[in-house]
Amino acid sequence: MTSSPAIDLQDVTVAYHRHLALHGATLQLPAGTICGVVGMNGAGKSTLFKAIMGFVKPIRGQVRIHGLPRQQVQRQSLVAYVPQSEDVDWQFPLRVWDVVMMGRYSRMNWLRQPRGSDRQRVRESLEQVDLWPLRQRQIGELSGGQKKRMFLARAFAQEAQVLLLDEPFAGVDVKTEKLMIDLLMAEREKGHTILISTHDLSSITTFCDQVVLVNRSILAYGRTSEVFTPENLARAFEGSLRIPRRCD
Ligand SMILES: Nc1ncnc2c1ncn2[C@@H]1O[C@H](COP(=O)(O)OP(=O)(O)OP(=O)(O)O)[C@@H](O)[C@H]1O
Repeated sequence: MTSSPAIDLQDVTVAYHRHLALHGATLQLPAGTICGVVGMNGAGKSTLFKAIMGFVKPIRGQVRIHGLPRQQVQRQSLVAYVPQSEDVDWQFPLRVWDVVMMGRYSRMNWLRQPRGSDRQRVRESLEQVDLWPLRQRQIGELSGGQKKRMFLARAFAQEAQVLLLDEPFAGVDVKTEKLMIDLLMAEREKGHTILISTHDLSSITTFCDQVVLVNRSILAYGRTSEVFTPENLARAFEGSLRIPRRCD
């Protein structure tokens, strides 16, 4: 990979029809970090992720991943996305195996015929998240925590450089959360970059090296010890948050 920032946003502005969801977002994150994305409901966290994924087209500004523009990032499948559970049609007739295999699509020909190496990588990814025994299950038959782990396995199968996780710990028990955090820390060791949006502020200081505070724009970003302060949190939550006594 290049020496450019893993994630580089310059003045990114996104609107849905006439509604401005994210305004002038500028951000650089180094590779090999875990970064918490924090803000109120509707602050623009998912929109930030969608802009990085190329799911929404900014009306202004640019996004680069490891110095590369959107088309190249998508061609090389550099970014993986773990969506919020509500964004998925769980009745769709897909097995866990099929979803995780989707992480390999960018490496297949147009017929999408998996090779032995694709099947092997899918197996390893399912084993990593402890879902190998459930590989034949229809996706709607999984529990909340199993659904999150399935998408994490898809991201691992994709071998992406950047992982975006939208509320991965919502509705997940403590044991599953710990398993997921351990797996994400292992990804960081490989030099991969992980962005996690979360409402659980107490966990941020335990595993996030960096924090991004969002309130319709990027209010602050950088090292957790410098950015995750009561003053910044008060700005991000417009005073509606009960501030913990110590944040570092
Ligand atoms: N597809 C859409 N069409 C119109 N407006 C949208 C759309 N998606 C999001 N918005 C609006 O854009 C703003 C930012 O939404 P976004 O989902 O990015 O916030 P969020 O910080 O992820 O919120 P939450 O924590 O509730 O998931 C909100 O005002 C939301 O209502």
